[in-house]
Amino acid sequence: MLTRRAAVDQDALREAVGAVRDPEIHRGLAELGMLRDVTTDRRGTARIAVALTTPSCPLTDRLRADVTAAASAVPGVSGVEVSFTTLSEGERLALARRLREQQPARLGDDTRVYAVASGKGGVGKSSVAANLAVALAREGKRVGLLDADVWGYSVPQLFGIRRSPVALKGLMLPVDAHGVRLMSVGFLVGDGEPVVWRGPMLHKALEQFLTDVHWGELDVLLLDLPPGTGDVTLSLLELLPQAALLAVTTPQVSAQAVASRAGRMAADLRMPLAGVVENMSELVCDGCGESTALFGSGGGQRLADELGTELLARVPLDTALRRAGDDGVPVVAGAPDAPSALALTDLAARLPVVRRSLSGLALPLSVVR
Ligand SMILES: Nc1ncnc2c1ncn2[C@@H]1O[C@H](COP(=O)(O)OP(=O)(O)OP(=O)(O)O)[C@@H](O)[C@H]1O
Repeated sequence: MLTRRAAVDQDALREAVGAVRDPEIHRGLAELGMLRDVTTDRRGTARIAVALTTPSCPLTDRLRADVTAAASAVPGVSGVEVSFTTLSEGERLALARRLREQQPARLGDDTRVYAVASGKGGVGKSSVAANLAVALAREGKRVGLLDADVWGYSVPQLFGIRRSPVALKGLMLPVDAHGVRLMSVGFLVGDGEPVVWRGPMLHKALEQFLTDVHWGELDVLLLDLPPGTGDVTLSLLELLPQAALLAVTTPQVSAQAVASRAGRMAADLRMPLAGVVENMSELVCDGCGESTALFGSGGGQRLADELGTELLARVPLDTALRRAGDDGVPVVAGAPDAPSALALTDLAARLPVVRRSLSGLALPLSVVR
């Protein structure tokens, strides 16, 4: 006996598919004007046309999967065919204009900003920043990571990203990986190409990373600063005065002593301190479980005491973290049970909300008699 197939409610189908979010703009396809024809034939096959921001959109597969899942959930739909076109130049221009208008006037008003800093290179600052970002995203937060380590950028490698961000008429869309919105100088220069920016050019570039990147609404923005207390750090802190310092050190006395300079810079700039992370705390033997204090011990606690802040985490030396960095999958996502991943996940849970103290700052107020 033939059963009559229920007709698909076209409005419900359009609504379901229109609500699918563009993975990098974080808004619905209908709202973005990216949804084209939506039809269904008598067999219940839905045909959906989506206009992409660029013909070489790197997220076509993800969009196809998300649109297919949304359409399949509508009663009566028995199959889904997704096709792609591209927005016209006029539509791209209008979309870029609309996104700029919707962008918060200044990034950071509702966003917690943490500057991840270290005194010297190689202590694992970028690894901490990348994994903290992923751990916060896994808590459900909207997280951005700006790789401001202009000369020694490592975010593209740590996240395994080998492509440029999508540009929409002068507006760049952050690259989305493991739920984190990423931007790095490394996305914009060729493999192995040195970055030779200095002074004002550098300041301008950092400013553009904040104003010409569609970060969207963020709960947390992490800045991976270059090691030390140079120009980039000062420029960024000028652009984002509400940033709180998260200092990364190893337990070694020399690393701790250098890191304390970054802490003193923060104090001079009246920057709030979020706390200290001690990385490479100890090496735990995979076979026997015995711990070795390869880089000495106590540096993190000493630095926290000196700066008058808290030691938030001690991340062990862990081959899983090193391997994850080499493979381009942050350890918190790729091996969440590894000792380093557990410490970094715990750090995300303990990260304090800090506000800049207004005492001593000039406020735009006038006395009224
Ligand atoms: N806890 C850890 N266990 C094992 N390896 C680690 C750990 N932390 C960092 N590493 C490794 O140490 C190296 C340096 O780490 P990373 O690039 O994060 O340091 P950094 O402080 O950001 O350096 P730079 O400022 O010079 O860019 C990387 O190869 C990384 O995989």
